[in-house]
Amino acid sequence: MLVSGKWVENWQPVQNADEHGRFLRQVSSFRNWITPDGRAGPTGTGGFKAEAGRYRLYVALICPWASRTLIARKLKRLEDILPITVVNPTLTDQGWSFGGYPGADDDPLFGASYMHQVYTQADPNFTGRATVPVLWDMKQNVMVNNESADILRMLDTAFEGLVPSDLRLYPDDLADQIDTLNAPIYDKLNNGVYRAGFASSQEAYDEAITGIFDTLDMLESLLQGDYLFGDRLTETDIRVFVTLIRFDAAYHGLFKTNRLRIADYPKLSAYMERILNLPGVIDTVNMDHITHGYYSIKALNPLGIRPTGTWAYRKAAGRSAGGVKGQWFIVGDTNEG
Ligand SMILES: N[C@@H](CCC(=O)N[C@@H](CS)C(=O)NCC(=O)O)C(=O)O
Repeated sequence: MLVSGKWVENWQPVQNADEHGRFLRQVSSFRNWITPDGRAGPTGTGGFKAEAGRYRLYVALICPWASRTLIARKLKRLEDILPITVVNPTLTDQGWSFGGYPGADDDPLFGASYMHQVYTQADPNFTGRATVPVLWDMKQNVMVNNESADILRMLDTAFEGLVPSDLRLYPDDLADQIDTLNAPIYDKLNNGVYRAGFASSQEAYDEAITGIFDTLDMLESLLQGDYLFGDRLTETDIRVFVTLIRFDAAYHGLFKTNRLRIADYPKLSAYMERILNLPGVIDTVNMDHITHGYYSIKALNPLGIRPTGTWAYRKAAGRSAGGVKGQWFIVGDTNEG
């Protein structure tokens, strides 16, 4: 992590724990919002007007938080006006790095080797982990925001004047219900899998596992229509999807979330495939980055060996013979093909 702008090596996520061995996630520190007219958003300062080509999104394809923002960018059809830079899938001793791995990019703005160098461009005295996603303002050369929940929400409305869309991921009439459902999903599922994986006590692991499977059971019974709120896709579905799509391939093995697989939940499996088949979503799901990235987390898997089942899962995410023609589908964790 960075301490007063200097990189401190060999920090591992398991080191961020409370007295019971529970993994603690860092709170994001850049919280400005892009808005249609540049007025300040719910947090931070103003000055970030929606303009085509002005901003850049730094992401990791392994990362569920970054993937939320990537899916919103696709579904809101913002690809042409909001470019992205993809980091390599493995977290090095210096955090996220740029370039070299298939599907990853060099840093086009600073020629940085590591993401922490982008953070010190934003704040030469920054202290904290250099996380993704990062939303960068290429006009003022400052970091706008590094909190995916904010970015997901601002992409829903900020660029409406430039690229109008009928899709509302956070519609007014569902706002309260979305906020209410997001809270346990974040705590017990999205972050719950990390709390299981990075637990440093049996008690913390057991607690995380209970939360994860209680939440999956709850979602399985809640799902009546196509999406969690009936026939309308919302940001809550995106938040759930990014964890579901990584679950059987990575969390089940590496994070020991192995009581059940998503493949064992019929409604959740169908729901995950439904979202995977929305236009553009498949482009945000790179199973190679996901399995390679997670299974190279040294603290959990020192030798970086990838279980075979995850490869079959990766192939299954591609176009193949079964299912509905032209649709993406998940086969589950068979070792075939
Ligand atoms: N609250 C942040 C969390 C982002 C986050 O933790 N990202 C992870 C990757 S999935 C990261 O960049 N970790 C870098 C590190 O641990 O050094 C958000 O949702 O945007």
